[in-house]
Amino acid sequence: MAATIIDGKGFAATVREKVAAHVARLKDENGITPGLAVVLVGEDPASQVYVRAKGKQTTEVGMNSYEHKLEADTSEADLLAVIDKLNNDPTVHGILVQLPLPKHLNEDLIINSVAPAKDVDGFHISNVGLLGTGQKSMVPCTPLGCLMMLRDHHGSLSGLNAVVIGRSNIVGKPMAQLLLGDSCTVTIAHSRTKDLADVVRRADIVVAAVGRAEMVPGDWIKQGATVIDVGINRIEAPEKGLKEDGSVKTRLVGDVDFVSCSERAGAITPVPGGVGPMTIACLLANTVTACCRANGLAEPEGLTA
Ligand SMILES: Nc1nc(=O)c2c([nH]1)NC[C@@H]1CN(c3ccc(C(=O)N[C@@H](CCC(=O)O)C(=O)O)cc3)C=[N+]21
Repeated sequence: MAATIIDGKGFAATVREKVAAHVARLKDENGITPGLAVVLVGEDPASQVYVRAKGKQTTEVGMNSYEHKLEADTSEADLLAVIDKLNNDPTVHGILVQLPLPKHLNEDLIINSVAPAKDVDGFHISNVGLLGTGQKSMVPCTPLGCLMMLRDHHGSLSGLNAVVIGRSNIVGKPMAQLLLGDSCTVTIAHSRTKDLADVVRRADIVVAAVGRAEMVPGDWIKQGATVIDVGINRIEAPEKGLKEDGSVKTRLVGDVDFVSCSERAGAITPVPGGVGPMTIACLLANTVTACCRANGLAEPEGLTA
């Protein structure tokens, strides 16, 4: 049976509508406009695309967007000074430092210099610890988006076997914490996992977040399982022909082989149009949440973990 396609793009539009409604209320009733600051160091073309998309969607839901573009050779001290300024700016409720950072900058140090209450990425050690202990925190956007789609599809996740492939601080680890919080039995698998195929075959929920194009084949998927594909990999697509400069055209694929996995899965997220759009929608959701907390106001319903 062919899998239900989980429409992340459509879901994200619904999340953005809820965010926009809450932003409108904050303006009307409290005279507050939530603000999101995005800091980009260097000129990585993919990062520039994402930052532009974030800025556009931020203003579309009625929030203020502040972009800080810094030279690739910006010193650590200068970057810390920018973050310190944003930490102390009352019009800024959320701060995102686009990753990866150029190699001369200490990523951990930079992440932990963002005020935890404004850390809409949820990467600060304080938020990581709060999430791990089941306390109120800022939750990383990609795992939060995955959780929202899983809850929507399953209702309750209680007792389900979840296998997260990938152990990054950005996706794998926080995803596992969220699934555990919803009473799944959670396995974190990774490149050294023995018999990965057998581990994945036990899963009712598979979250693939390894960054390797189409590495999960359909025969690893239990009949009827839900597959969440976090991967965004650009691969060559010779069938599309050549670009004007003579190089081969490309296309986006996930970490799972969509065609074979969708033959076995009960539900699956596509790439593009799955997890990616939800990540940005959750960034906007986190910014409203941060704004409400900063002002001692009720948080929006259904937009937090
Ligand atoms: N501090 C930080 N926080 C992030 O959240 C963060 C980051 N750094 N660095 C880069 C990654 C990447 N990321 C994406 C968000 C949306 C799509 C997205 O919407 N993708 C579309 C396709 C876009 C396309 O066509 O290229 C889709 O999947 O449908 C992708 C990738 C957030 N990131």
